[in-house]
Amino acid sequence: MTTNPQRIAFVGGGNMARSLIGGLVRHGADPAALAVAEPNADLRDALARDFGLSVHADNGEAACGAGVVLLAVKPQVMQPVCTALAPTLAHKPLVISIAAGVRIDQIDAWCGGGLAVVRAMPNTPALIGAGATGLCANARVGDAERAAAERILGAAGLTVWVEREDLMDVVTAISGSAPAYFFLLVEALEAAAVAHGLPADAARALATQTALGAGRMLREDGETPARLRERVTSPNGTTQAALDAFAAGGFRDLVANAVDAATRRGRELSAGSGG
Ligand SMILES: NC(=O)C1=CN([C@@H]2O[C@H](COP(=O)(O)OP(=O)(O)OC[C@H]3O[C@@H](n4cnc5c(N)ncnc54)[C@H](OP(=O)(O)O)[C@@H]3O)[C@@H](O)[C@H]2O)C=CC1
Ligand SMILES: O=C(O)[C@@H]1CCC=N1
Repeated sequence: MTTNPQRIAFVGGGNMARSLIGGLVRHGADPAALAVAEPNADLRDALARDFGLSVHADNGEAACGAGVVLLAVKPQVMQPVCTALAPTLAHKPLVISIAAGVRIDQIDAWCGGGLAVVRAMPNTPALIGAGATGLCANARVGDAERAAAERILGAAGLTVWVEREDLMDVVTAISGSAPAYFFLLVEALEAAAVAHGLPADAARALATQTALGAGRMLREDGETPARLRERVTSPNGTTQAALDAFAAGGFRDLVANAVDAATRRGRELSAGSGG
């Protein structure tokens, strides 16, 4: 078996793998250097059709000789997937896991040990190149492997290295899971406006564009979120009335509780996926 350091094999070809593959292809990666293993034939066919990469039903076949193996299966099946792959990983590729909760030492042990492992936590805006990914590495990951991980996840958006792995569960809570919180807020704004009589399409268009505008200001204006909020809030005006209602409902505590719950769930997933 010859190893091709440029070859990237995805194990699991679901939503996140598709987003990351799409990012790589958009950034000029050669589809001939990409492979994916996925049990679902329809997903395999769609990936082959959309990106022109090689698709496999067998994980070992996809990973064989790859310089990078990116694990994109659910945390609950990570242990059996890695254990079955271990013999194929004897050439010690860089292993990248995007699974929530699963620790680097677990991935390394299940994959046979002695591997350079990066734990990454992307999010679904990766699909449109607007993702945010936290990354954490073990000591075997050198500069070249860091650069490779950054190139792969960076093709989907922003990357941030986190040096303490125990912080990856809170990274998951505030970026991996967090698109859902913003979608929920837009859903709730739309429902509230509809209850006041605004047509649903107008409510959705206004709430969606407002979310986009607020997001762009957060990134482009250079001001803190608190200052941006203050600029909207006229003394004794409409915004103040809304913010008072949020405060009375315990908004900040509610958000803190949600982040705690997601962080805890991440820790449970590492226990539930085999130790
Ligand atoms: N969705 C998100 O927002 C994010 C998810 N993640 C992480 O990414 C990982 C994948 O999530 P996501 O893409 O949403 O999930 P999906 O279910 O869309 O993708 C996982 C894929 O893996 C396939 N699969 C199942 N068993 C195996 C196996 N033994 N070998 C190879 N492939 C297999 C599944 O096939 P089948 O459906 O047929 O079982 C499925 O297509 C998870 O670990 C999750 O924690 C990380 C960040 C964000
Ligand atoms: O909900 C989950 O468990 C996955 C990980 C982060 C986003 N989705």
